[in-house]
Amino acid sequence: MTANVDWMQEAQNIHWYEPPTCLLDDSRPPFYRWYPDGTTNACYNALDFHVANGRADQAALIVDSPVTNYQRTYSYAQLLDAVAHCAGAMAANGVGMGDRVLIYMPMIAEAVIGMLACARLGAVHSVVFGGFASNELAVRIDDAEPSLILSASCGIEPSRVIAYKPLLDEAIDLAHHKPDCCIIVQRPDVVAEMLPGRDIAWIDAMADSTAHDCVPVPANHPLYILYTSGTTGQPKGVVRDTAGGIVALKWSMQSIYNVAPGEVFWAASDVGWVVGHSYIVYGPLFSGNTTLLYEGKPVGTPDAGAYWRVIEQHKVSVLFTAPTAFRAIRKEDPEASLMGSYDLESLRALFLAGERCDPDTLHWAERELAVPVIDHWWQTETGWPICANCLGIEALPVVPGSPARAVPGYDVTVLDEHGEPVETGTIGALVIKLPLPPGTFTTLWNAEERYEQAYFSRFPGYYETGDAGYIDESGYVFVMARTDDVINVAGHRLSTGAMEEVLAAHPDVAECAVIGVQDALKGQLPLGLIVLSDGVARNELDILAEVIASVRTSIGPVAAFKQCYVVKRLPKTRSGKILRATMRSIADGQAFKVPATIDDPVILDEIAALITNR
Ligand SMILES: CCC(=O)SCCNC(=O)CCNC(=O)[C@H](O)C(C)(C)COP(=O)(O)OP(=O)(O)OC[C@H]1O[C@@H](n2cnc3c(N)ncnc32)[C@H](O)[C@@H]1OP(=O)(O)O
Repeated sequence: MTANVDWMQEAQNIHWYEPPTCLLDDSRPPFYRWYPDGTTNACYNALDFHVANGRADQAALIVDSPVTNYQRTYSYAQLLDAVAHCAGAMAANGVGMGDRVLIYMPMIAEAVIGMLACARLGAVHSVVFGGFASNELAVRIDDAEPSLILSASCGIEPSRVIAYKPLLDEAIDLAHHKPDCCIIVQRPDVVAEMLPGRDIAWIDAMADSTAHDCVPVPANHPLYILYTSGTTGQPKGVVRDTAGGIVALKWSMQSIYNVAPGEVFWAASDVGWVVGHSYIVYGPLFSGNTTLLYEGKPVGTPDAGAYWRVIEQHKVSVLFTAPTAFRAIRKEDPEASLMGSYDLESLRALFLAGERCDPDTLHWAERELAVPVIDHWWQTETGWPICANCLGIEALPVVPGSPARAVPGYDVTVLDEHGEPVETGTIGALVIKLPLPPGTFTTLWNAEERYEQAYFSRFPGYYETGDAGYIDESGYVFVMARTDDVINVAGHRLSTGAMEEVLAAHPDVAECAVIGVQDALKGQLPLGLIVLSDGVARNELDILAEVIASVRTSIGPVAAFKQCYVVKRLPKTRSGKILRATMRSIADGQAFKVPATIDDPVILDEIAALITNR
């Protein structure tokens, strides 16, 4: 049992057109509906509400782009104006309530403006991370069926400029569904070719647009679809509803992150991830904070002092990032010598999430920053933290390796494989008793059955997180590993199943497996093993280069798929199941038991000879 929140009371802190009279419709589990009879609008709560309540001149959004040497601050009034005109332009191009708008953009202001403009119209945005390639984009286009796509001519990585428009054009060619219109931001670095009749330059679309008002939407109207990796190549379209998200995110800004309205909150992530949705865009704006959109990296833009420069310059109160960013900084500047050149007095806390936080990184950050460093745990599906040290309620002792206790509203427990609660300290499946709190996912887009089957069927009455772990006698939760084939590479959740599908499609590959192996910088990296078809006499190195290139072009550079080996055969049980967990232990140099059901134990020696000390 865990502490709870009076969610009806919290609902009074947001703007409603029609306040709800009912807190929760639980008539069709697991399809719970919070505030079912209320009417609201997320954009109103993010912008108009604050302009109407004295924050018109306060900074809402700071854009800081070291890769283009560009900075701009939008006040709440300026951001509202830009969003209202963008909504007007979208409406003029046929977008209305319930229509989907896909956003494939780098970290530029127009990404945030586009998301909020969708919310203003009651259109449903689906942001796709820029590090995904055309094929992944095409899968999402076919699932969400957007009438409009917002994109840009290019994204800028420290080492190269990535032309986005050819990737978008290829994705639209690959997809069965075709959008009616694409609005493209032309960035100075690359001028995109436009398709007459379909593509419009952002600047032209906005030039003659009229400001559009907020459209009141039912509380459970979908605010967005955000695709996340599952066990297969078909990603899951997590659906977030409107009112629950507003109430929960607003509550979390003060209760978890302990930031007051007016303070600067910086989530150093990407708008394409849930952190970007919840804590670059919506949470800070619902709460009247200043949010920061950073188009840069922790290192290399220009050096490992980049984060300290941003904190000093914009007076950041709370920073949220993934542990991998701190590992990258530490690798480059182990003594944090660059920190001494900056005044970090404004910083009160660092929050880390997106992957397991190793105690070494936590201690390094604590020592160098001298502020509380809070590891917390949540998922795309939940949209906001499941476990955290809620600094706005009561700061608990930090226990390295644990994201602390369940956040009020989440009843987290551990079950064994039969669905029975385990003893304190025993590892099992981490699950959350239903109903999940407001702001968590309400379904999967176009896939109600998959929603029920993937998350609620194994442990009836609970949400299965897909993570395994334990809870200690103080109620601290320890998240240890995934229970499925999802891996976490530099805080990016990726499907090994999707990578296997790409390898298996190569004409010379008979069988394959992809496993996640430990990596000191990125946490995990994918490692592929392929068995060649009988009679293939081509050079193995050529084949390996081809499969590595196909993962990059099919899934994207973000997969970081760079290690692959040709093996004679794969280890399997007698029933034909590939022993991925055993191979993972071998690769990580961990002790493992040879499964009793193994077909031929000698295969493990063959694999070990290849992948240990790689
Ligand atoms: C709590 C709920 C959640 O879990 S939400 C998810 C939270 N996760 C995060 O916020 C992600 C944290 N990680 C990061 O921000 C980055 O990995 C950091 C630490 C900044 C390092 O970035 P980077 O050096 O680019 O490495 P990477 O592994 O991310 O990138 C691998 C290759 O992909 C590329 N890439 C990356 N982003 C883009 C993009 N937007 N558009 C196009 N390409 C992109 C990188 O350039 C890199 O390419 P290459 O292989 O080096 O050529």
